[in-house]
Formats: sequence, C-alpha cells, structure tokens
Amino acid sequence: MFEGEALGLNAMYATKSIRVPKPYKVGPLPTGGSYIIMEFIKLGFSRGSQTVLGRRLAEMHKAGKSEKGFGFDVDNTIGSTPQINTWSSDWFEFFAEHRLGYQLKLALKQYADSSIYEKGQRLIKNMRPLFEGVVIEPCLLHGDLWSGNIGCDENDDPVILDPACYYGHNEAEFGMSWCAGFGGSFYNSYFEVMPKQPGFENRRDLYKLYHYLNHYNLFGSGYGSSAMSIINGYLQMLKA
Ligand SMILES: Nc1ncnc2c1ncn2[C@@H]1O[C@H](COP(=O)(O)OP(=O)(O)OP(=O)(O)O)[C@@H](O)[C@H]1O
Repeated sequence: MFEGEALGLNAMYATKSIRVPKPYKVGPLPTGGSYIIMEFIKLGFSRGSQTVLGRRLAEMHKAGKSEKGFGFDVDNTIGSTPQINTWSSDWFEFFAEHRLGYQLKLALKQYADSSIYEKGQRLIKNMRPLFEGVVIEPCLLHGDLWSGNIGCDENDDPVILDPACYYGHNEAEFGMSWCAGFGGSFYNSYFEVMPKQPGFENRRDLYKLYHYLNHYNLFGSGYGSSAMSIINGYLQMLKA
C-alpha cells in the first residue's frame, strides 16, 4: 500500500503542478507492518481558493502523461479495497473491467448481491454510447479526491494527499466529488485548462458509481441503494 502511495506521490510531484508531499522512503518495520516517510507540510487552517485548486488540478492532469496507456505501474488501494491498474490501451475496457466490473464482482462475492451485479453488468454492456465522440487521453489522476485529502499550505496553496493514483480519463477524478464540495469557481477554472468534453454531464454519475460501489463494499448497505439508483437511472436513459 505504501509503495503504491509513494509511487503516486512521486508521479504527482514530478508534474510540478499542484503541491504534494515528496515521499522519501517506504519499507517494512522490524516489529511487523510497514512505514512511509514523506515531507511534512504544515497545513493551514483556511480551505484555500477553489479557483486555484481547480487550475492546479487541471495542470496536473495536463502534465501527467503516460506512454503505457491507462493504468499504473503497481496496483494500489482505494480505501482498503484493491485497485487494479493493469495497463490497457483502451479506457472503456479498463474502466469496465478494472473499475466497475471489479467492484461488482466484489459485491457479488461479499454480499451475494446478484441484483446489483446483474444490473451493473447490463450497464457495462450498454454504456458505450456515453463515450461517443470523446477523445480520451490517459492523464495522471489523484484517484481519491475528496475533502479529507485536500488541504492548503501556509501560503494558502492547495495540497493534495493520500492518493490512489493511476492514468485515466480526467473526468474520473470527479468520482468522489460528492464528498469534495467543489463549487462553480473550481469547475470554471478547471475547464479553462482542461476543456469540458462532449457528454461530460452524462458520464458524471458513471464515475461516481465506481466510488459508490466501493463505499458499498467497504461500509455496507446505504451506499448500495445509491449505487443501484445510479445504475437504474442509466439503464433507463440507455433503454437497456
Ligand atoms: N505530508 C503531510 N504533511 C502534513 N500533514 C499530513 C501529511 N500527510 C498527512 N497529513 C495529515 O494527516 C491526515 C491523514 O493523512 P492520510 O489521509 O494520508 O492518512 P490515512 O491514514 O489514509 O487517513 P484516512 O484514512 O483518514 O484518510 C491528513 O488529512 C493530514 O491532516
């Protein structure tokens, strides 16, 4: 987990766009368990500027390019759930198999929830039109961007922490936006650097679905109903 975190922090650090703690060392503890050592950033008390956060995040997405496609050099974790990052040249296949598909299988295994599994699989088979007309380049994503992982330093510059990095569609970064409190000024400045792609609004819930499914698998039933209602909404929209 810490190796994945350090590789993610390093990749974000290398983009020289948004402030992240520089990782120094990871390893096993003689007493069992492991450690990560990273730069200490004195976090301020203000929430910082949403405008600056949006711009810096977009700059990171723009600068963090991948020659290997979608994925990451290691698997990492989203919460405590494994996040599979096997490289793929096709975003749609990657997201279908390693994001939605993986979480659906987990729900089936963990809760024997065949209802969410089957409907989710039906959505995967029918969701292609949501991606029509979009050119998707792999961008470096923080991967778990919610308010608990966003702060600002003593100069009020934004800082992001505790990532679950991979190279993916930039819009997938907003999958945790339901816990992030991003406002209009955040999105406006983000889209000035990374222009909004056609169909963005129709894919928003799809990217949230991955995280709702993960919350369902981690914390249980309430999140299952939220995930199911997103799936039902899409099945209706796609007439699937
Ligand atoms: N490099 C750092 N410099 C200063 N403070 C930090 C740094 N890294 C983490 N923190 C502080 O510690 C808190 C928890 O860090 P982090 O989210 O990485 O740990 P965690 O064990 O994954 O916690 P959680 O499970 O609550 O997300 C952060 O919200 C932040 O306040």
